[in-house]
Amino acid sequence: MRIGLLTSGGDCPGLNAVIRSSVLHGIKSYGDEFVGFKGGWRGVIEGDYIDLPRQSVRGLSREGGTILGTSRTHPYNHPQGGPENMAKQLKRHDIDAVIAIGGEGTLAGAKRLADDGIPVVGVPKTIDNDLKATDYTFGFDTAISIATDAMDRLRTTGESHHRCMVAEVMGRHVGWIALHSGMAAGAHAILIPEHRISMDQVCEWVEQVHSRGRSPLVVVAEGFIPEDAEEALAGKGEEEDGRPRLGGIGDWVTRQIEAKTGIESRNTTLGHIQRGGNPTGYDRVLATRFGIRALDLVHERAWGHMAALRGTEIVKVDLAEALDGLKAVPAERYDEAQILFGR
Ligand SMILES: Nc1ncnc2c1ncn2[C@@H]1O[C@H](COP(=O)(O)OP(=O)(O)O)[C@@H](O)[C@H]1O
Ligand SMILES: O=P(O)(O)OC[C@H]1O[C@](O)(COP(=O)(O)O)[C@@H](O)[C@@H]1O
Ligand SMILES: [Mg+2]
Repeated sequence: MRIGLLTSGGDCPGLNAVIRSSVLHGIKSYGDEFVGFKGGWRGVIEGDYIDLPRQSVRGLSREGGTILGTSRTHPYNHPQGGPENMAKQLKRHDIDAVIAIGGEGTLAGAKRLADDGIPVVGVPKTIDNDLKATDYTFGFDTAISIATDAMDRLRTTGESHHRCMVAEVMGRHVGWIALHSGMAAGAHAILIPEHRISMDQVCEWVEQVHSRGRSPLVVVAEGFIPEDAEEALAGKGEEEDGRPRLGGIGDWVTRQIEAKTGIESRNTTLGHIQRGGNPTGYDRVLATRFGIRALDLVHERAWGHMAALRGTEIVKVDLAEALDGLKAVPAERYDEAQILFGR
């Protein structure tokens, strides 16, 4: 078969490892040929792609980013979008199937296209770990390791000055990155989108920690909404599609802590550092296994399905399952973390 790969949505360490393993498995096991669409769905719509021979994926599993580039092009709303044009482009370039690697937005597009007759399978990716149908997505472990390292560093400088240190991490709708990196770094408070909490409570934890001679570390997810606020802080404008650009909650929390407790405080926003650089060993393995399974799905002609992790197995799931709401942090997981907050 001749198969096209694409990466779409926010990038994430491990995308290249998926590309590599699909290509190697296809060439070695089935005699397939590969192309890579450039810039997500845009590449399919415009017939813009590169050939992916075996040597093009050499050494790729350790490289961050995506060699294909990514975009947030909408497969239907683009002027030349829609399944008829895509089917024509695939036919013109003799491409039999598409492997779409993306998050819930990209996979929603893939599902709709599969329902409209486009031969497409999915691979789930997101550093936020918010996709329901899979236990983990690659990129998450790398983000945790980067954030944990950053917080370890914040703690040594914080302790030296006896300051309260705040770290703002990614997590638009869910707090998995905040929960895991905060727990790993021994945070004294973790603030996540799923759990409303008052600044009075946060300040109580901060004061307890400060008064026993430690430097408090507060981890806040970008999508955290304080108890008396209406929505997440989005002080950085909007995306093309009108989606608000989140950010600023770390600064806001820091100013509140300083004003309410008088403890000198500093914010650090980790931002895209969490998404850059080489994937961890765990993410390389997960991404590699997803790529292999996705290629098998193509040969099973399992259009509208994706690879997913369940326990230690890589399984096939319907894209509809992946799109059935986000995987939020359960209340029990937050209660468990909360045992370690404050005093
Ligand atoms: N329901 C949908 N149907 C088709 N395309 C969609 C849908 N939702 C989102 N998209 C497209 O997918 C792109 C990628 O989604 P986004 O949420 O930004 O990234 P991710 O795929 O990482 O979740 C969006 O910018 C949009 O163009
Ligand atoms: O700066 P960008 O690329 O718009 O992305 C910001 C968003 O991407 C993420 O890192 C991951 O989101 P996706 O999984 O939807 O790609 C979010 O945590 C963050 O809100
Ligand atoms: Mg998304």
